Formats: sequence, C-alpha cells, structure tokens
Amino acid sequence: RQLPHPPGPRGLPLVGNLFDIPSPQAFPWETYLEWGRQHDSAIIRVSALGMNVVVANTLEVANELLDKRSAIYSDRPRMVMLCELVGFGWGTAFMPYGDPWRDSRRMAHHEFSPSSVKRFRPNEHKATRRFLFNMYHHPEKMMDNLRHLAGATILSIGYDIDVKSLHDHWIVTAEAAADSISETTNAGSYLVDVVPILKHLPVWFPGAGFQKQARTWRASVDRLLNAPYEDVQRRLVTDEVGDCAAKSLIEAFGRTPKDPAYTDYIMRATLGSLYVGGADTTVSALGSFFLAMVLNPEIQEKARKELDHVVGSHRLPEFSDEPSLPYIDAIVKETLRWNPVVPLGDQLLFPLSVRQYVLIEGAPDVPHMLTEDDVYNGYFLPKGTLVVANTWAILHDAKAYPEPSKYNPDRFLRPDGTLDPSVRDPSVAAFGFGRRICPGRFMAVDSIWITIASVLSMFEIRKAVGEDGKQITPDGEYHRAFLCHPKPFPCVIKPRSKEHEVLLMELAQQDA
Ligand code: HEM
Repeated sequence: RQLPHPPGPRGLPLVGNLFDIPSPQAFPWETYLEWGRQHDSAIIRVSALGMNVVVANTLEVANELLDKRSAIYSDRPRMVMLCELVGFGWGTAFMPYGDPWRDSRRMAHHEFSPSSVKRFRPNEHKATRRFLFNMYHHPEKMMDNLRHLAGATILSIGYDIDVKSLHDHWIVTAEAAADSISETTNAGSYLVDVVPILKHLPVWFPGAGFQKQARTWRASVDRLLNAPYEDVQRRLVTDEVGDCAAKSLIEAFGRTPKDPAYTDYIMRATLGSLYVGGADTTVSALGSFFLAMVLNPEIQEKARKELDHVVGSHRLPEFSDEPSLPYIDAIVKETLRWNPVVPLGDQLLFPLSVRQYVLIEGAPDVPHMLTEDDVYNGYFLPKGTLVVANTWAILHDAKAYPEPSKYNPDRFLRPDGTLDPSVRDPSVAAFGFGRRICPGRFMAVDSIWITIASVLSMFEIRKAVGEDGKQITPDGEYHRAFLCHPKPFPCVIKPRSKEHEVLLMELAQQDA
C-alpha cells in the first residue's frame, strides 16, 4: 500500500479523473495509449469517485495480469440494473468469479473446445448457404442478412432450431433479449447501480421508473433463457433433436446430477449465453469484412484467384479446402485485427461497469475485476480495481503490424503465399484474456471463415455509384457503443457471373 499507483492523468480532488475520461465516440483507446506514451508506461490508471481503473496498453501487460495472474483477475463488477433487475445475471459473461461461472465455462468447453466444435461445421455451412441466397435477393439488407446468419447459426448449434425467414419467431425472441442489453447499457447510468439498495423500491414509487423499464426487458430476457431450452426438452421426449449443444449437455451433465435444479439452471444459462455473446460480435466482424472489401477491390481479386484455383466455380468452398486457402485465412485474421469488435477490454458486455460508479457516459468499458491487492512492476493495484485490456492498441501495435491502419492481409503471409506463423495472430487479444477468454472463439473463427470464403467465391462487392455518376467511397465510420459496428455504407453486391448466379439458384432449391 506504500507503493505508488500506476501513472495517469492528474485528477481533481474528490472526483478524480471524472472529466478526463473520454467518450466511446472519441476513440478512448487512442487516448489511453497516448497517456501511456506521455507517462512512458505500458500501464496507466484513471480513478473517478474512488473507483480505480487500470488500462493495459500492451500484450505483455495484459497477458501478465489477465492471463498469468488470472486466479485473482477474473471477477466481474456488480451490475444491479442489468443483472439483478433486468435479469441477465445468468449470462456467463456477467457471472461473478465463482462456482456457477466455473460450471458454465466447463459446459461451454464441453461443446466449443477446438475438437468438439468441428462437428458444428455442417450447421455453419447451411446457415452460410441461406445467407448467400438472402444476399442474392436482398443485397441492400446486408446487415439484416448478417444478423440472420449469426442468429440462425447459433440457434441451430445451440438447440437444433432451424431458422428460416428473417422474421422467424426464434430470432425475434433472441434479438429482443439482446436488444434489452444494448438498451440497458445505452440508456446511460442508473442510480440503482450506484446505490443498490434502491432496487427494493416498489414500481409505483416516485422516481422508480427504472423498475418498470426493467420489468419490460426482463420478460424478453427470461424468454431467451427458457423458451428454446424448453422446446428442446419437449422434442427430446419424442427423440426429435439432432446433434446440438443442448442435447449433448443434457446427455453429459443432466442424466444423474447431484443437484438437478442447479444443473438445469447452469445448462439453460450456458446455452442462453451463446446468443448474447456470439450474435452481435460475429455481425460486427463480418460487417467490417464487407467494408474492407468495398475499400479494397484488389484484395477481392487476389482472394478470387486463390478460390477459383482451389474451388473452381461449380461448387462452394468447404472446410476441407482451408489448408489450400491461406489468403482467406489471412483475410479472416486481418478482419479481426483491423477494426476489433471489442476494442477496449470487454466493451462487449459492460459499458455500464465503470459508469455505474462514475455516473458518466463513456467511461472505459470493462473489465476483469481484481479480487486481491496486487503489485505489478512496483505499482500497487488494490483489490476491486477494474482492469481493461486496450485491445485496439495491441492489435494496432506498429512493431507487430507495420502500417497498422492499413487493411492488408498480406502481412500474415510469407513471400511464397503460405501463412507466416511468426506474425502475431490477432486472436491473442481479439477474444479477451485469461480465464474469461471467449469460449466461442473457435466456432466464431470457423463461421467467419466459411462466410468470407463463400461470399468471395460467389459475389463481387463494389462501390456504389452516386447520381452524379461518381463512385461513392464509404467513410469507414463506426458506431461505437455496446460493440464497434461499421455504420451502414453504400455498396453493390452482385453474383460474379451468370454461372455463379445459377449456382446460387441451385443452392436455394437444395435447401427447399
Ligand atoms: C468475432 C466474434 C467474437 C468476438 C470478437 C468475441 C469476443 C469476446 C470477448 C473480447 C470476450 C470477453 C473476454 C474477457 O473477458 O477477457 C468474450 C466473452 C464471451 N464470448 Fe465471445 N466473441 C465472439 C464470438 C462469440 C461466440 C460465437 C460465442 C458463443 C457461441 C461467444 C461467447 C462468449 C461468452 C459466453 C463470453 C463470456 C465469457 C466469460 O465471461 O467467462 N463469443 N467474447
């Protein structure tokens, strides 16, 4: 306790750095990196109203704290509105470090470890075929189609639910729950997060509007937890469930549990968490891919040469083609690196976590929480500190990735066109760290890979042309909130040729 805190901007008495903390729209990850440079330190600290936040600007520090010392760096802060009132406390990502979280991770690992996740490739393939067909008919609905693709993949893998239309009721159920997280987190801060005792106020009490709001959101959150799981249970009675995570979990953990109610709850929670963790993240990564393709037609061209050589134009790429398609692998890696889905720690799930203490829009977004006092590099880090990895800074480190703002898949390849293992794989940071690392990462990479390979083999993605006859270059702007998503941008997406168009039609018939 006699040791200094890590360096950072000098705060004001009482409020600390309350007025220094940048908003998400102001590229906070760049500000944290700049503060690190000013203080010549890879780790910086900001504090506000007694809350300590430490940002790790390099991979080395993030690994040392969040990975090597993960036994004490893996808790999450309490979020009263989101978890206790809206009811998302069952989300694996929101659970405090403890037995329910450990059991949920064990189940997630059972389904999504590198070896077991491969069995879901046919589901990913099928969802991708539908996506191609939807893109053919409605290229202008790119983001809706991506949302449908991600949702359909997860519902099929999670519960063997076959989602067909864009407005399928299962997608609507899951999206309503996911929206309630964004709305809770985007709505700003709730006093109840700072003064938890307010959660006991009755709905009719003046000023307790948050209770009413929480009830509305809670209904959709409960539905996501229960409805698809109970549907599987019903179908299991008549043996109508194909291989999926729900069936396999019930068989592996649910046959003779010590505590049936607890095991049942953890299974529901683990499965419900797949949609919450996996849908929007995949949409964001694939949105960045389309943006990068519009901006870099020469990269599409190079990818197509590889695809035409290996796959030809009479079929779609298969996972078995992957070893012969290193350039597609490189595009996947560069997409995860270029504009990371979660640029700052787990911005993903917790824009609230610091705001709940500091009551401002735009505080750094989340963390692993430290459960014991610790010392790093001569600095004191007290218990309760929120530790955030600056993923953007790590993936834009010019030493690891020269000209980091440039979208350049070639950086991952050797001159002979094979993958260069000496270039740092963006997965070292893009999916988080330590015991909290994303359990869906292998599935995410698989499903992004098959989508990118299939889209590039079927479509040409071009700049749109304005009324003045000139091409419109997207400005590459991102919406930075819950996650980073590219803002809608104009583009033209067309089958590459008549031959490809025919193949798309055939696919539709096969699915029908
Ligand atoms: C491009 C896609 C994805 C990205 C970039 C991504 C990124 C992340 C990140 C950064 C975290 C926080 C890790 C930490 O706290 O250090 C996380 C957690 C999580 N992700 Fe993913 N993810 C993706 C896809 C998926 C998919 C497809 C699933 C499920 C099928 C999933 C399920 C989860 C869950 C359950 C957690 C919470 C883990 C915990 O707190 O223990 N994610 N993800």
